Amino acid sequence: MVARTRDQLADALAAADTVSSVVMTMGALHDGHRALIRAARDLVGGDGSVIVTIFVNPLQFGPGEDLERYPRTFESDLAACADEGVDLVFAPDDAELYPGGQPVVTVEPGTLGRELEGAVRPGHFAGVLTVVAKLLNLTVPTYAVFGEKDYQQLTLIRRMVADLELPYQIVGVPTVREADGLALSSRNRYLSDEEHTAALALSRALRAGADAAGSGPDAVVAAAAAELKPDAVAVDYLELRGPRLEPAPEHGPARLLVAARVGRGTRLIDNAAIELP
Ligand SMILES: Nc1ncnc2c1ncn2[C@@H]1O[C@H](COP(=O)(O)OP(=O)(O)OP(=O)(O)O)[C@@H](O)[C@H]1O
Ligand SMILES: CC(C)(CO)[C@@H](O)C(=O)[O-]
Ligand code: BAL
Repeated sequence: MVARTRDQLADALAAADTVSSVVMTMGALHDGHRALIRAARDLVGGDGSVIVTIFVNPLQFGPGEDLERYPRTFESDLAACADEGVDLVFAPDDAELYPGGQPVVTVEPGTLGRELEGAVRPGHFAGVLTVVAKLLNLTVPTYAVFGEKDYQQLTLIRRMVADLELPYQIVGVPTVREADGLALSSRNRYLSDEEHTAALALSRALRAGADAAGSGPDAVVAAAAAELKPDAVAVDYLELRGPRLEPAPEHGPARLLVAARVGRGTRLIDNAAIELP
């Protein structure tokens, strides 16, 4: 069942009246999204409802980014949702979700919202958190499932839900990768074969960083940096942080995050858990 308007969504939710989980996407669904949908199903069981939202949110794109070019594959997305047994797809257009145009009140993501991705994409996380808050309040799920591939996004969504007392449980799902290590991403379809090969430097860097964990935090970053050759990728950032993206600890769990531009300007992000002994 597909709801295009908030009224259709409200009717479908009233008819279902059961525990539900939501997976929010911008469409162009791939196996990473399918892993989220399966996790969403596991959380609610066969009698619960899995809702997928498909919406390319203009508020999170900056000037000069790929909003117009972003892949839109609605019919095959619906087929993937049907294949995964999704109960309800909510796919509003811009006017339905932002009836007054640009919203006046938005969610301010704080300091972390201006770091890492936020430093390269000013305003991005205000756009993400605002649409996530709206979609949570429209779909009123028990669970909302997000991918660790967008680790800073997941961290900020957890922060928003805690700080604003939003009554939803946020669940993270590990990154799904190609056999060669590349993290699945809708933007991978921008890559030529040659660029795909160059993009493998990101996951290689993360593995090299993890392998160097025994030698301490500086060694992790140095080992990862050595894999990111400037002739293959243009690095926006490579940083080791704590698990909630606080400054990196000397010991214990940490997260290594990388963002880089590949070829004709395709921006990719990736990250990995690092255990510092
Ligand atoms: N490889 C992946 N493994 C696990 N989750 C993923 C993966 N790729 C995307 N997701 C998750 O799917 C959800 C929707 O993401 P989105 O539709 O932006 O897909 P995407 O592939 O990340 O696209 P983009 O190329 O825009 O980054 C997010 O929670 C995101 O973290
Ligand atoms: C969470 C999200 C669907 C909000 O537009 C988007 O940022 C994404 O696809 O990760
Ligand atoms: N996957 C995060 C959405 C974005 O890049 O805008």
